[in-house]
Amino acid sequence: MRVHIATDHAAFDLKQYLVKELTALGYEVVDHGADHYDAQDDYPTFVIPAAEAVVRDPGSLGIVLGGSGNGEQIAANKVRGVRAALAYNTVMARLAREHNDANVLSLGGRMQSLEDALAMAKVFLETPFSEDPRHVRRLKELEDYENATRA
Ligand SMILES: O=C(CO)[C@H](O)[C@H](O)COP(=O)(O)O
Repeated sequence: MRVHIATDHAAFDLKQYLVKELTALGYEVVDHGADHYDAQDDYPTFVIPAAEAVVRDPGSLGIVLGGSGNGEQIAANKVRGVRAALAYNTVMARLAREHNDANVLSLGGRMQSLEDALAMAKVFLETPFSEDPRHVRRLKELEDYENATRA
């Protein structure tokens, strides 16, 4: 599976760690930056291209990173077709896939250890959408809203 990953400066070390670990696990990781540490960089620069790449690449998933993950989730969700979920434990990461069919995971690099972030990323990538009709119905309601209100 291809994984599109991006970060700002706040989770630069986490991004480098996840690229290495996920690649070792057999994922094809596409790194959308940042490619070096710059304390003045801005997360939309990197997160939006990664989110767009997920939508262009069916079957892929995305991971976006920042200090908290909040702004990165917001930025990713600006991209039509993206369902980005913020997680702070493995249950949240699992539910993002099972209930929400999230295609982008947002993590805060300042919020947990590298190892705990990897555990969340692995659960997210390994968990399928449940396809339960109630979740399908709710996602359809969101898609209908998006189609009705966006050009
Ligand atoms: O998490 C983030 C956005 O939600 C950013 O990574 C965070 O705001 C960056 O903070 P600073 O510029 O103070 O390093």
